[in-house]
Amino acid sequence: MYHVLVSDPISEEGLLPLINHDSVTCDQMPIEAAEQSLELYDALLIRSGTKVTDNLLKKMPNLKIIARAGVGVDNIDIEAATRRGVIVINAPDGNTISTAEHTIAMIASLVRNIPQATRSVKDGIWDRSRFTGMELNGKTLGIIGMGRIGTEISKRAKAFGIKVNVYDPYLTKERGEKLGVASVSFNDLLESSDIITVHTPLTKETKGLLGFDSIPRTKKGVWLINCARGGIIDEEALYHFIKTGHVAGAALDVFETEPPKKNKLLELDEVITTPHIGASTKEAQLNVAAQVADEVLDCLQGIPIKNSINLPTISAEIYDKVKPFFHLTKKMGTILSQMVRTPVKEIELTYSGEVISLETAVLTRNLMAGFLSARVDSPVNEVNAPSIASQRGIIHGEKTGLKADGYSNLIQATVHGEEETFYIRGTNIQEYGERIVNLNGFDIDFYPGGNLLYIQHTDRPGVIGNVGKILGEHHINIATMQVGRKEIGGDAIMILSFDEPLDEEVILALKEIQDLVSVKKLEL
Ligand SMILES: NC(=O)C1=CN([C@@H]2O[C@H](COP(=O)(O)OP(=O)(O)OC[C@H]3O[C@@H](n4cnc5c(N)ncnc54)[C@H](O)[C@@H]3O)[C@@H](O)[C@H]2O)C=CC1
Ligand SMILES: O=C(O)CCC(=O)C(=O)O
Repeated sequence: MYHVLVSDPISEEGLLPLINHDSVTCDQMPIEAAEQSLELYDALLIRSGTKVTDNLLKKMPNLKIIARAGVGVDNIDIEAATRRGVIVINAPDGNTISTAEHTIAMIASLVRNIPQATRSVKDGIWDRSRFTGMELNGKTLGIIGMGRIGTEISKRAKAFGIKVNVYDPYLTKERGEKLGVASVSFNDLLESSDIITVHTPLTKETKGLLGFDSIPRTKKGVWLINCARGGIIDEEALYHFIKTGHVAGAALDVFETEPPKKNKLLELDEVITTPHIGASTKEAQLNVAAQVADEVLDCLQGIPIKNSINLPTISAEIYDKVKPFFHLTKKMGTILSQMVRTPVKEIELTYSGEVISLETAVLTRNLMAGFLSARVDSPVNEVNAPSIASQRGIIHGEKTGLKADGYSNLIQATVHGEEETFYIRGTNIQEYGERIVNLNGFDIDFYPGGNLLYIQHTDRPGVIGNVGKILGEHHINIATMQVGRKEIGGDAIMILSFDEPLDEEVILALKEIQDLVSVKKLEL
């Protein structure tokens, strides 16, 4: 049974696939209320209310995934989650339209004094001259950050007859042209805009982007909007420039501290606010909840994540193609770790056949996780495998170009140790499944699962018979058996599978057989 904690209000309708799933118990309560049982949870679903710190993660050793039902992940310590092997996902586009519409509503409300006028009428004051506004038609809107939300705002702004200038250092010229917006420098945007709205994430680069340095370079009477993250517009500077009359007014959905405490901006008539509700529509909340519910279910069931913050992203189309190799690579890593017991310097993956056109980085991470799991005592998965490998001085790389040996796909993983080099080859054959087809030069063909035994021996008459005899004496039934050799009378290997795990006593008895070089149980 998987335990899921939903610690912020998230649309229950959107979460239904998770709540109703047979293998899931879903608790909906704030983190503080779950304090006594935090170690239970496999998944944590949040909005912006829950702060996921390293300290919280320490109390949740079983956690596999943090799902942010929304876009911004600045309330999550991503570095700590990655180090601890916890996948972080968000719902990148479920609330785009709602946030864009809210921003447009804030702009229109701000320049027409709608909140102030509403209050005045409700207070019994009918004063029409106090609320003379500004027409949007023909004005210039500067959008900082032309991602999903910025793009939707630009489309809606054009319907008002607004000219749109954008500043986004990561926007290509072609994309800007396609979107029909003028891509300008930061300085040009500041100097040319009547209204400036920010739609970037909060990063080191964007913190205080509109502040004491930049606001003086804007037009006198500029209007500023922040429906992205508190801190992108410096609150101290904003207060100052509204007071001096340089900034005509501001619309804020977000604050440096939420809820805002003793914030001087709230005393100003020129500032209109909402309590971080850009994404608060029924539609957006249903979208983001449904998006993360599906991904969390996939993750708990071992299906690769399509949309992660700390893993390579895979499109749905690529995901379906990568899926058959996901378990294969994990098992190849697990087998390798049991075959090579000496210090390892490098793991090299070579992909050939159709698999080379896929997102192989996720497969490499997966193999690394399988390999490292047996060597470290903390959980290793595809999220933290590269960082754990580098902490241990193990480098890893990928290349293509191995001959596929008649298979449609072939993956080889080679471990370069201080004392030895060992390689394994695996493939996935349609309607036949995962197969290991070579172990360090020995052609073989077995399914990497169940209770397996690896025996290396000399190719001599009677060896296989002796193995069968010892197993028979211990009342052990052989389910399948595969042999492989390089030349007649030379080195050879056997892979046997059993219905039950073998006792250590049987392994010791087998080791007594003459001509056996190595006997290893493979645990998968
Ligand atoms: N108020 C609310 O309820 C909501 C707020 N948001 C906030 O809105 C932000 C934007 O969301 P999306 O458009 O979905 O994200 P996005 O990732 O699609 O777009 C962000 C854009 O910012 C640009 N950017 C990054 N650094 C920049 C810089 N230094 N200068 C200029 N541009 C820069 C990126 O190139 C990208 O195009 C989110 O990070 C989130 O914090 C998102 C949803 C709801
Ligand atoms: O309603 C929420 O959870 C906040 C939305 C938000 O800020 C985001 O998605 O980044």
